[in-house]
Amino acid sequence: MTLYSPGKGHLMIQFDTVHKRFPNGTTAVHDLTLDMPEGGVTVLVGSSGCGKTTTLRMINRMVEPTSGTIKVGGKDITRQDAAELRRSIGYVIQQAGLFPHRTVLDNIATVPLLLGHGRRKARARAAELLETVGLAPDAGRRYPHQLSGGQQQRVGVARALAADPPVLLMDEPFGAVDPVVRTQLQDELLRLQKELGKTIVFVTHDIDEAVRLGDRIAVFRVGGHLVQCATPAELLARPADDFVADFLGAERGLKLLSLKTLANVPQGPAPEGGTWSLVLDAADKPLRWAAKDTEIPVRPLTDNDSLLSALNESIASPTGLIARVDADGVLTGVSSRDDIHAHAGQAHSEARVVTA
Ligand SMILES: Nc1ncnc2c1ncn2[C@@H]1O[C@H](COP(=O)(O)OP(=O)(O)OP(=O)(O)O)[C@@H](O)[C@H]1O
Repeated sequence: MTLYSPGKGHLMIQFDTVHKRFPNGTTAVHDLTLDMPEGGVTVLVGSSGCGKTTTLRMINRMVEPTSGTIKVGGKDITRQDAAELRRSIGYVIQQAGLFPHRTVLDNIATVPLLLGHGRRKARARAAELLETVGLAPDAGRRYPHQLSGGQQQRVGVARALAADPPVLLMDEPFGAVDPVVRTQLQDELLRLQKELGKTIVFVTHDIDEAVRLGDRIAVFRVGGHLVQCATPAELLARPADDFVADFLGAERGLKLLSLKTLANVPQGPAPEGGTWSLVLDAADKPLRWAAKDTEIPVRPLTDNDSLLSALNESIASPTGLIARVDADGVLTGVSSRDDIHAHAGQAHSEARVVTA
């Protein structure tokens, strides 16, 4: 049983017993059967050399399988013209792979130009995409080396989106940037994906990135074996075997809490007359916890914040209470460490039961 129900109900990319053995005898992908639903993000994870990139590259026919069939949108890809197929599939790689001697705008306009759009139209589309990926218009006149690594990745994403392809393949796209920029790029991708609803196949080494971005996560092990494919919550609650459990890491219980929100945790009125009180501003927005001689900052949380953030805040809070606010930052109530704990436990048992 799966928690995932794809947006439009179609299986966009289907692997059926696909095998890839390179001429030197290396088996990169072993009898892979896997569906990647339309409009969802399927993340391929696993240690180095387990066949993730080969799997990805077989989708746009940069690598041909030794046996088995791959269908995109219900059609066997070997029956489609490779160049035409690639135009319907955007491809983003680590370090963006931009043309160094072309301006950013011309880099993004490459595919529209190839598709026969006039120069003006192609550049107008490129300028629009610059904005879509969160870059300032003047970035378009620069050359790739004049941008930061994170900005270059955004250009890479814009270029892949230029022909508005229904499918996007992303191979470690954020692997070469620092953790802060990486989180920003992940946020941007989630925002874009909400708007665009592409079918995305995303390769990463990073399990946190997979949990954050994936609607489904496929875990591979060396030899090109698929070990488990499940929603992040299913995977974290019920890893198929010790290999998957090890890959998810010792904190997989906490990672599961990062997927659950605070919305259903009960809240009550803020305490009055105790050692600590919650100080509000004139608009009822929480400012700090205050005792006789001490003040401690408060980080109020909304219903959309995760149970993990809530647990974290409740541990840091001198009262064990967290301050809850609405979308405008106005206090709605407080929740206790015990309530958060109880919900954390419930989230775990639900994840286990649903997938049983
Ligand atoms: N062209 C090739 N010829 C021979 N072997 C290859 C070729 N391309 C990849 N391989 C081998 O196939 C296996 C899978 O490689 P692949 O690049 O798909 O793994 P990966 O999971 O993407 O690894 P990484 O995370 O390190 O990028 C590896 O053993 C690799 O050395």
